[in-house]
Amino acid sequence: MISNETDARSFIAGLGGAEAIAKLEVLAEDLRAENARQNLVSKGSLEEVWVRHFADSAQLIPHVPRETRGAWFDLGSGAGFPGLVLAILRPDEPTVLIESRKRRIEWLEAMARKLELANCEIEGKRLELADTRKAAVISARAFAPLPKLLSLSARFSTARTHWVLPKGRSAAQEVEELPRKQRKMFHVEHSITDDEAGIVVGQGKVEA
Ligand SMILES: C[S@@+](CC[C@H](N)C(=O)[O-])C[C@H]1O[C@@H](n2cnc3c(N)ncnc32)[C@H](O)[C@@H]1O
Repeated sequence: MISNETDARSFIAGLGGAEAIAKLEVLAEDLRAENARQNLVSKGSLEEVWVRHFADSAQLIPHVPRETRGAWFDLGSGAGFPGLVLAILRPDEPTVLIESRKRRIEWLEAMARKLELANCEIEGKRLELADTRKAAVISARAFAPLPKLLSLSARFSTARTHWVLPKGRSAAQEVEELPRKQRKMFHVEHSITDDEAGIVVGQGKVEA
């Protein structure tokens, strides 16, 4: 379990090295400043930004096979979690952040520019209006209940698509309540930043 800021930094350093840490320092500072202007994340979570947002996002990476190539779609990225963290930690792979709220889109675009994330594309529109493209990986944190999430994102999936969906305490129950065919695609992994939370992990094409 990662329970403090020091452990969270070490975990991330192991995944992305000094360059990633430096970029995340900038993100942490700017997030604090921007959060005073718009409500991006809960105030309390800023006290533990490395655990609650950075490591919580980064922990998705080991659930995707290392050899996976292609675009990682993050749905409803909000302040950039997990999307911006993934783009920082996987600089050679494309990351597409889909977000519909104007001020959040502006924030994401500004950070992608400032952090020189050439691999990061911000798709500033509702997911329902985004062009259909094939995703190698789909993530979404605090975006929608699982059935809605799957039906909205089904058209981006192929038989090879990996799904990594942080789902908090409801993870097992949300999987249990899926129709049988979808239920068989997914299992739940433990979060390493919150011992009561789960991550819904799976692979395959979801039929709309
Ligand atoms: C609760 S926030 C979570 C943000 C971020 N993933 C996180 O965990 O910190 C959900 C985000 O999804 C965005 N959103 C909601 N419905 C959407 C849709 N249909 N298309 C794109 N973005 C959407 C909201 O604007 C919001 O920023």
